[in-house]
Amino acid sequence: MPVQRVAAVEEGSPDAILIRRTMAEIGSIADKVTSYFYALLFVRHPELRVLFPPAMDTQRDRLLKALLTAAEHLDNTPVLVDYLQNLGRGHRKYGTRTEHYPAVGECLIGALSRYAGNVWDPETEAAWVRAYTTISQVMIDSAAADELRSPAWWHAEIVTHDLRTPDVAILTIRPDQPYPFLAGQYTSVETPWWPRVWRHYSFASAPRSDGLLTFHVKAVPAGWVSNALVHRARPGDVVRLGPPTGSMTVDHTADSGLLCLGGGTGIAPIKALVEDVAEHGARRPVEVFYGARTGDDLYDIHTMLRLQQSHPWLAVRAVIDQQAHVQLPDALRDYGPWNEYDAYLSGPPGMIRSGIHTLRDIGMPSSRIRHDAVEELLVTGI
Ligand SMILES: NC(=O)C1=CN([C@@H]2O[C@H](COP(=O)(O)OP(=O)(O)OC[C@H]3O[C@@H](n4cnc5c(N)ncnc54)[C@H](O)[C@@H]3O)[C@@H](O)[C@H]2O)C=CC1
Repeated sequence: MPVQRVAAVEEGSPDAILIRRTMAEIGSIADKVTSYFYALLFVRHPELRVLFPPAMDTQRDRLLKALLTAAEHLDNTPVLVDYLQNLGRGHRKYGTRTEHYPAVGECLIGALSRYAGNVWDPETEAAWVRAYTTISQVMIDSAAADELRSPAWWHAEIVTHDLRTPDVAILTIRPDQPYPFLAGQYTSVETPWWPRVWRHYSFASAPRSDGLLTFHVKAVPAGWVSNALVHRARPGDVVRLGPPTGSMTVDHTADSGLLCLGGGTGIAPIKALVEDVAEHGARRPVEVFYGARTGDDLYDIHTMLRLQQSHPWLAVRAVIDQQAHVQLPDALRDYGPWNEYDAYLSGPPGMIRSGIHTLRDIGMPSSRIRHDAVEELLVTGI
């Protein structure tokens, strides 16, 4: 039987198609494009260099990831606007100002036109100019609106530093001004030892009446910020915090149960969610699966078991890897049914991916599965 050839149809608006073509063209040489972009930016606008960390390794990846996300969602306006508004707010802590945006746009287009030469033409350039103008305007507007209600960053003093394992510490810190956030969210932290290097950490407690915040930090190999926070930071040291962000939060108008998976330090926001449910009158079932490589790595199991003792609606189960024979998400299959639950996944990117896969496999719709963006997690805690 003859094989029928069907021409691939590119979907989306004309601008989205042109932008995706550029992205496909540069996909394999993304590193070169980003290096060239920053070289152009710092040669043409040397005054912008101080906004970036002294070593640019992870920063380089971030730009391209932000662009890819924006390009990917060009036709999905609500998702794009939400993402860019967060990005605009988050950029205030770097000292980004309105007049910096055109400089970045001009260098971005300079780098793309050089490396996407095969597909670059006047229409493609016009599509990028339109997209960048929209992207930057949303970011500028959201930063301006945020300026009226919040500081660009907060100073926060370390109050307690509790080393739970050789490489995990629980830190309690006191912000210098009120810090409103929701359980399940995360923030960015800069230490005094690595200026302008920011890393994400989830809040490990629901908002407290004393205004203190807690974080669980694991020192990871080559992780400047995490090693400084675990091995160097002491009570009295002062860090900087960016604004809270993230949407892994509880809808208190619903009464569905919460199915929570916390892998390693990923238990931190899960603990915050449990406290949040405890504080909001209506009792709903919460099932926590807490995964770790070994029993010793379950550094916060006692807190979780204490919570279980005080709350009859809460069940906590520890899942030890047994040298990778058991994967945390597999444990879900032995319990359930989960039809009346929303899932909350927090942990390493591999766990989140396999958790989503298992949940979809047992019939949970994507709309009921919550987790932080895996791209963000790739630079979490490093
Ligand atoms: N909001 C969030 O999602 C948060 C994420 N994290 C992330 O959690 C991670 C914690 O690191 P560690 O404590 O070293 O965790 P880890 O690498 O020791 O993993 C913890 C547990 O997660 C499960 N797991 C890991 N990889 C898996 C995979 N591919 N498939 C299925 N299950 C898997 C296993 O049960 C493992 O014992 C970091 O990557 C950190 O960035 C930490 C805090 C909050």
